[in-house]
Order: sequence, then C-alpha cells, then structure tokens
Amino acid sequence: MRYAYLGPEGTFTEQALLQLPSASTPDARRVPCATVDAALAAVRSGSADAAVVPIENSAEGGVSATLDALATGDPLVVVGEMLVPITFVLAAPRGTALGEVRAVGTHSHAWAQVRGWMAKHLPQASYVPTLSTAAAAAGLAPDRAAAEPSPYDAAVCAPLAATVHGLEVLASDIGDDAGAVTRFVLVTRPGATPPATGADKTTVVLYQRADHPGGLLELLEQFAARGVNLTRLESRPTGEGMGRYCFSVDVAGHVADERVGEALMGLRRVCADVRFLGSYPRADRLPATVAAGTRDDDFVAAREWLRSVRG
Ligand SMILES: O=C(O)C(=O)Cc1ccccc1
Repeated sequence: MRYAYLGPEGTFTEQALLQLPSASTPDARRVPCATVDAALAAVRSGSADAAVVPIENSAEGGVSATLDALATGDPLVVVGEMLVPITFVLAAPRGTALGEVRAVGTHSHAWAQVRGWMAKHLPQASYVPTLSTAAAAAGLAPDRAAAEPSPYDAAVCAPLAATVHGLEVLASDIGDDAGAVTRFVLVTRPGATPPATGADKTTVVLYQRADHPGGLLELLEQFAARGVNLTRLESRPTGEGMGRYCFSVDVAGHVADERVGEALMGLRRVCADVRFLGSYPRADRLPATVAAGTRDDDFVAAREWLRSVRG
C-alpha cells in the first residue's frame, strides 16, 4: 500500500497516518505531499492507494482545502478517520532568543490556534504562511550561524518536527486551547464500503435544486424524520457565483443502516445531486443513539406492512 499524506515528515497528518497499523508494515510506503490537493491527486491518478488529510479542527473548524477537493472532481471516498491531540511548540535555530523572533512561519490552522499566545508573548511578530507546520520547521537551519536567510525566524510546529529538524524549542504547549484535537480522514478511490460496526459515520455533500426559503430545512428534515443525528454541517461555496452553496454533512450511522439509507433516498429525491463520500468507523467508537421507531426492524416492519396493504 502507498499512503500519500500532507507532509513533509513531522506533520500532524503524519501522526494520524501512523495511527494506522497497516501504514507501518514493511511493505507500506508513506508518500509525503506538499499539499492536501497533491495528496488527493495522487490517489485519483493511482500513484497512491490511499491518502490521509486533515478535515476538521476543534479550534478552526473545517479544512476548506479538503472539503472542497472531496466535494468536486473524480470521486473519492472516506474509509476511516483518526483523531490527533494537537500540541504546538515554538522552535528556532539554536542560539535564537525569544525577543529576536520577528516573523513566525506555520500552517494557517496552527496560526489560528496560537493567536492568543502570540498576542501575549510576541505581539510584534508577523505571520508567514507555510504549506504545513513541518514545512515551516524544515525551512529553518538548526544552527543560526550557518543559517541561509529565511523569511521567518521561528516555526510553530509539533514537538516531533522540532526534533526531526534539529531545532531548539523556545516555548512548549503554546496552543490557546489545551484540549485541541484535529480529525483526519483516510481516503481511497471508490470501492467496497467498510462494514457497519454500530459506531459509524457517513459523509455526504448535498447540492440543492434551487435556492428557496426553507431549502436547508428541507434537507435537514430528511435526517430528522428518520432519527439521524448530524455530527458536522458546513456550507461551502460551489464556485458557481456569490450565494451558491452546497452542504457538507457528517451523520451518525452507516449507509447500511435503514434510517441512514432512507434519509439518503429522501435527499436523492429533493436534491439536484447527492455526493456519497463514504461510511466508516468512528474514531471515538461512540455508538449511535437510535430512537424507538427508527431501528432497522422498524423500517423493515413498516415496509412489510405497506406491501401487505398494497396487496
Ligand atoms: O501542518 C501540519 O502539521 C498538518 O498536518 C496540518 C495541521 C496544521 C495544524 C493543526 C492540525 C493539522
């Protein structure tokens, strides 16, 4: 198996990938990519079998690059998810004092999570965006004296990235939210859906037929009427013009669950398009709460009753 991921070595995405036992076997190849788009393109083209990319951040919300790349283009599906607790350090070439840091390089989602710390400790420092936190660390030389000029003096990255790139840690645990977690997804080309486990999620992108009052309510009631709980809902621009949005939704349950299947059929009828992005086991293993009247048996019994009354 060849696993593409948002690299280089030392990213939080790599930590998510390493949670998969199958990514550490002798015949597994880990392929670092510079961007989420490049990692997903590697799967689409067949140069990788699967990709791990960030999708949702407890502080910054959805990762737009991932949501948009999955919502459009050749179909891809999510077959797994991983949660990674996020701890940031400020790392710099040996011999750098905190007071000398004028510019800080990091990934935009990392910057959003250390804004409070920066405002307090480095209020004058400017932000230099990099493609990942580990790319920021890789852009700094371990030794200040030998350093090539860099557009920033320090990087916000994972403790591991500071070690891998031989940098000195100027400050640890600089995240504003000590409990920050990022959710990553394992993505493949469409194939067999992972079997239902009783603690699953399903991801879909919903495209409305036409904008109208109550349009979102019409989509949501398909879930509500079948007792399907939403765990994420985001609107994303479709790219067709101002005010044109699609909805990216995660729900508790598997496409093989009757209530989820019935909700998807309802959506298929009322939407212009429903892009199925997969059913996969939940990282937190939390089983869905299924209300009376929405269990598989209830749907089967109702269908049998209808058949009988139709004669
Ligand atoms: O840049 C990284 O290390 C990533 O994996 C993306 C990211 C950035 C910040 C928080 C979580 C994931």
